Order: sequence, then C-alpha cells, then structure tokens
Amino acid sequence: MTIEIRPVSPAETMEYLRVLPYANGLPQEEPEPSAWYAGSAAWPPQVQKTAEELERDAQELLADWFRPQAAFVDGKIAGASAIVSVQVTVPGGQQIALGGVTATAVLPTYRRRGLLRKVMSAMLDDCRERGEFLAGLSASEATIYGRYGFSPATFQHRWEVRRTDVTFRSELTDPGALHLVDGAEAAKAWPVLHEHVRAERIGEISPLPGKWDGLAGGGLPADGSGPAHHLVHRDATGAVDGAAIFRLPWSPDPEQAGVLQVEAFEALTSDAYRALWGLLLDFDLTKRVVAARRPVDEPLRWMLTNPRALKLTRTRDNLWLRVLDVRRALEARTYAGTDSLVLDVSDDLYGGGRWRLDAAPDGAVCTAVHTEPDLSLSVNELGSLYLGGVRASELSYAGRIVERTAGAVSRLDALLRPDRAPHNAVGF
Ligand SMILES: CC(=O)SCCNC(=O)CCNC(=O)[C@H](O)C(C)(C)COP(=O)(O)OP(=O)(O)OC[C@H]1O[C@@H](n2cnc3c(N)ncnc32)[C@H](O)[C@@H]1OP(=O)(O)O
Repeated sequence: MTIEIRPVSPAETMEYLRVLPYANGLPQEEPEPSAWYAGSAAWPPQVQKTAEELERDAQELLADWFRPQAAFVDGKIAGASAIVSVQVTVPGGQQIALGGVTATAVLPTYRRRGLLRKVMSAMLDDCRERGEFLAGLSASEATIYGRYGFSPATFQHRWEVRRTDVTFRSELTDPGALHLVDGAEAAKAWPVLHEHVRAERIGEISPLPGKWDGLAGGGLPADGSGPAHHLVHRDATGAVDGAAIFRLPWSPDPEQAGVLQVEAFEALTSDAYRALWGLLLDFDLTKRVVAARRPVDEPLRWMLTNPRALKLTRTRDNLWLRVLDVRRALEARTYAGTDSLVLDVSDDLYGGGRWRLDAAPDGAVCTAVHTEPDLSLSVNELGSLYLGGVRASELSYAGRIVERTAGAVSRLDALLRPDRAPHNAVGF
C-alpha cells in the first residue's frame, strides 16, 4: 500500500467530492440533531447532487481560497481535508489570517490508519509556510482535534422561549424602523452589516466568497423549514443597523407547529437589537421562538421581566483554535492591562518554547527566553485562552495550566479579559 499526501489537482476535484459525503459521519440522515449541527431541525438528509451541482462544487474547489489536501492510497483518494483562507478578529480589532480546516473525511474503509494525521500535518505545515499563525475549525467530534493542538475558543448557545412567557421590562421605543424586505435586498444588506460586526466582534470570521448570494434566490430548503423571511432595521438616518433571517416551518405535529426559527440575527446598536427581538418574540400566531448559534452573553434575557423564560437548550463549542506561532499570535492582540509574564508553552507538533510576554493595552512584545516560567501550559490551552473566551483560572483548576509563580494565573486572566465573550456567527 503506497500513501501519498499532496494537494488535489484541478483534474482530481471530482474524486475529492466523492469522498466528502462521508464527512461528519452522516452519509444519509440521523434521527437526532448531530452534535456538530447547531440548527434546530434534525440534520437534513443529503440529497443526491446533480451533475451540474457537482460541477459547480468542483469549480469552487479550484478557487485560490480553498486549499484541499488529500491522502492518495495506491493512487486513489482515500481521505481529504482542506484549508480555507479566512480572517479572524482578535482583541484590539486586527483581522488576522486564519487557516480554516474544513471538509474533512476519510473513507470508512481506510479509517484509523493515520491518514488524517498525515493530511493535517501537511495542512498545518502549509499554513506556517504561508505565514498563517492561527488555524481554526469547527469539530464534528470533540475527541479528534486536541491531538493536533486545537482547542475550543468560542462557544455558542441555542435557546428557546415561549411567546406567552415574554414580557419586556420596559416599553420598546425605536428611533428607527423595521422593514420586511425581499431576499435580493437582504443579500445587499448582510455583507455590509457583517463587515461592521466583524470589525468590532472578537472571534468573528470573514465570510467565504458568495456567502450571502443564496439569499437573493430565495429557494426552499430541502428540510421543509419553509421560506426565509428577511427583516432589516434602519436607524433614524435610514442606514441599516440590524437584520434577521427567520423561518416559520410548517409541521403536522402540533407541538412543533407555530415555531419561529431565527436563522441569523445581527444588530450594530442597542436600538436595533431591542427592536428586532421585540418583533420576533411577539410574532402573531406563533407559540415559540428558537434561536441557534447565539453568543453566550446574549443581552436579551436582561430585557425580560422573567429572565428564566429564555431557556438554553444547547451549549456547544464553536471555533477551535490552533496557535502555530506563539510569538506572532501574542503580539497580534492587545491586552486589558500592563504586565509581564513568562509562559512555557509546549507543542507536540512543532516543539515548545519559553516566552516573556510584555503586554499592554496597545499591544505586546513577546521574546524567547530561558528564564524560569511563571506558567506552564500547552499550545492547546493557549488556543482556548487566546480570544479571551476561556479563563486561565478555569484551565488551571482543571489541572491544565501549572502556576509556577503565585498569582500568575490571575495576572494572566487580568491581561486577557475581554469586554464581550468572543463569538463567531459565521463559520467555514
Ligand atoms: C473540521 C472538520 O471537517 S470536522 C469533520 C470531521 N470528519 C468527520 O467527522 C467524518 C467522519 N470521520 C472520519 O472521516 C474520520 O474518522 C476522521 C477524518 C475524523 C479521522 O480520520 P482517520 O484517518 O481515521 O484518523 P487517523 O487514523 O489519522 O487518526 C489519528 C488519531 O485520531 C484518533 N481519531 C480519529 N478519529 C477519531 C474519532 N472520531 N474519535 C476519536 N478519536 C479519533 C485516532 O484514534 C488516532 O489516534 P492516535 O493519534 O492516538 O493514534
């Protein structure tokens, strides 16, 4: 058996696509929503793609932002993955190149023979050669990617609320206005809105090309969840400062009928945020509102007289980060205070090192040193800490960070503390 790991050539993209239906382990359907899927419906059955759709997918694989690598066993693709070139916003607002791992699958007949390890190693090497010092992914199973140095960095909630339980604490006054618009107008509004959002939001990801193109078409999804409805909020000057996409799926099951599913929601201002939720949570003829992929620090509950009405139905990790160059990563972000700490960071794949982090609100200098460390951790813990979504004290209590200088864990937390929980509404 010969194994070759290399990029997929243009002539081989159709072969790559034949491996992909085995990604996420769900070639057909599963009765329960999978751990990976954050939506509210069961993972929809995969519909056999037409030749035209496959051809279109194959063309997309040739784009320069999509970098597929495959494991060829005896000349045929037995497993593959890809890196997409995206950006992530880090504390301080810099938008950093991130190698996004996606579309990963090994044919069931070739699993557990080290093919993913080889493909991953080639992809991470490629990121480093291109100067990408962060890699990221969304994990199908939480046990797969820790061994390559990835660790959860952002989290998301799915919640639901019964309409009859909703009373707002104060009257919602709106200096702007809400508008129902068609898909074509929504397709124009979302990219602009998202650019504003990701300039401010730590952890947000740049959209892949064509991300909102489908909105204009307005096609019905295969899972029966009904047409998308588009809502935008304009401020007093007429500028769009918020938007939501929701569906009102029909169901023969009375329990499932009358559900308003919020598929996407963004607001740049508190006025837009409150106006949009004000309408969505009091939508005539609905019984429940369900929202997925929501930030863990959703302000909505604080608008309700009964904050318990908003019930969390799922918490899951979202973006997993892998720091590929400790010095450059630590120097790319800003900090909540001024302090110096020596970090001993181990890395099974690329070798560890000791770094003195001289951090300040306007940036940091990170220097390789040989002095005694204040803290020892691995590159995994660093990935979780990097955007500020996980506290060092939590990881230390779990035995994942060793404090060598008393108080160093609290000092690191004080440096990394974010204003808002990092969040990415967009994935890849
Ligand atoms: C970012 C994304 O794309 S998420 C989608 C990931 N894809 C899927 O979940 C699709 C279904 N699964 C698969 O196709 C395969 O099982 C893969 C791609 C996850 C793993 O491929 P394999 O070639 O079997 O992995 P490989 O043999 O290189 O395993 C490397 C290590 O990971 C472990 N491992 C691999 N998959 C899993 C898993 N699902 N659960 C637990 N451990 C796993 C192996 O035991 C091995 O451990 P070791 O390093 O201690 O020996």
